[in-house]
Amino acid sequence: MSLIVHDLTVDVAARGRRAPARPIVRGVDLRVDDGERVGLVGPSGSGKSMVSRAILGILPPHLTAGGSVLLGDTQMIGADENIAASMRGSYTGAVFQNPAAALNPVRTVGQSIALPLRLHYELDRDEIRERVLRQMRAVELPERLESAYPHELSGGQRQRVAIAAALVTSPRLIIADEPTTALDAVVQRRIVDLLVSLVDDLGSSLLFITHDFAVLKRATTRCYVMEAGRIVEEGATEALLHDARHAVTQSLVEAATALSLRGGEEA
Ligand SMILES: Nc1ncnc2c1ncn2[C@@H]1O[C@H](COP(=O)(O)OP(=O)(O)OP(=O)(O)O)[C@@H](O)[C@H]1O
Repeated sequence: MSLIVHDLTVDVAARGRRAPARPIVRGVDLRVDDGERVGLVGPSGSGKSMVSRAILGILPPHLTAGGSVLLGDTQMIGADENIAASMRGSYTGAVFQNPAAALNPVRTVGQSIALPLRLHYELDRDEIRERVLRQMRAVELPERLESAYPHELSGGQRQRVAIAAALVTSPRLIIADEPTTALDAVVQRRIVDLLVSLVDDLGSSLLFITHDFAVLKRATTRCYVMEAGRIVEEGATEALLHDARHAVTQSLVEAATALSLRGGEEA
């Protein structure tokens, strides 16, 4: 499913005269075509997460979005909450940074993966269990973990559960917001490669948000670079890695190269 973002703004709402409205995201244009894997990269605080939340219609209550976000044919900005929720449930899947926080501690692995199916589809128990087990195999989680709780899992396993839950409804667009930041380098690479192969198997689109160009190189073909709430550069990921024009892009590429050199790996 295509995503077309045009002139997106996010503001902190004014709170009286002493706290006027404060802009966080300004005039963001980006698109992800059907089946395309695109990156959104930028330093900490540049506004990446606010863009992803505005796309999904899940901004914190005191923030407001303007402009246009088209998910397929559906306008998400200003959409009725029922429509936005149904788009989120049926057509998009989201994987966020901290799976320990994203997973409900009192839900088992099986229950967490089953939840989107229970909420958005009318399936019987056996069908749900079959889909859950199939999804666990897809993310390489052993079946015995179906009844485990998040605190019994490693960080990598938790992120596999989060990916399984995000992809169990076969969403047409997956938004991954720093999904591997909390993981060590080897686990990080495995999770990124897994996510990419699952997205490609589904034929879905991916918007991958990160500050790390080494990750973008594995996951995306094209990316947008953000600084201070605006897009400052865009292009093919490989081209940006070798010929970045903007200082922010150059420093993110250098940081990724330095990190990977320290780890003895190619960026
Ligand atoms: N709930 C909030 N209320 C007000 N301002 C916020 C809120 N969340 C984030 N901000 C501000 O919005 C700006 C963009 O934050 P955002 O989280 O989108 O950045 P980011 O690029 O995703 O950073 P990181 O890589 O560290 O996650 C920052 O200046 C931040 O302080």
